[in-house]
Amino acid sequence: MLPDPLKTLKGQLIVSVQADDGSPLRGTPHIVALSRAALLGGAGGLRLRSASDIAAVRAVTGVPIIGLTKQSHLNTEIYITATPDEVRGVAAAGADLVAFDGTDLPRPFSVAELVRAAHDAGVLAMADISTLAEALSAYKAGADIVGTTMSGYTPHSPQLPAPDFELMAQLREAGLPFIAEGRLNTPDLAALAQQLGAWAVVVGSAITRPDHVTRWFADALRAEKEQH
Ligand SMILES: CC(=O)N[C@H](C=O)[C@@H](O)[C@H](O)[C@H](O)COP(=O)(O)O
Repeated sequence: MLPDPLKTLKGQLIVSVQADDGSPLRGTPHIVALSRAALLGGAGGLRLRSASDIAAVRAVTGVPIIGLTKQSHLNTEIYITATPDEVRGVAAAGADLVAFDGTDLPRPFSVAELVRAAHDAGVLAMADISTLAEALSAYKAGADIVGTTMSGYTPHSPQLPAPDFELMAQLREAGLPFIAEGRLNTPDLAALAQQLGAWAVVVGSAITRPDHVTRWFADALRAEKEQH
């Protein structure tokens, strides 16, 4: 059995509440409102970007929060929580788990260094990976859980329009616990991830990025028009 707060998250829907730069929903009051709406709908956990969003949402809920930062760094493609300082900032803001890039991309700090920073700050370490090999290394480096978050976002992982169910099956086969994340855009897809053994399931865009969801519908209508 994994440690608390992962125990609390078992079988739960975790809603990722993040707004992209340039989105009209980027702003802590919007993130708090979206988080409260997700909680009303039955979310058992939240995944949030930035210390200010985490602190503001922490003030209104006790559910487990997975926190991260997103920012670019010189000489690396890595943008999810890339440094021990960022790990500490997310932990201090009130997150229970810190999510960080756990891929093989060139990186300023090793996965082990980020894990250590999380544990020293008293929070759990979630490695966002894109392959089975990265998951194995992350567990070797001390990560408490891995997420399939980065599949499709590294050059060496399959570039799928759908969730990476193959990776989930591999993780299950290898006996590695995982949180399913990435393009789980319908309730059926989320349920399938759970069936494939996901410890918990993260859904973001389909719930909290109305601009993306609108684009899915608009594109479908345009494609239909072009065919007739
Ligand atoms: C790759 C990357 O940067 N993913 C980010 C990680 O925090 C978020 O932008 C995603 O929304 C999240 O992973 C949930 O995925 P989806 O929005 O597809 O349900």
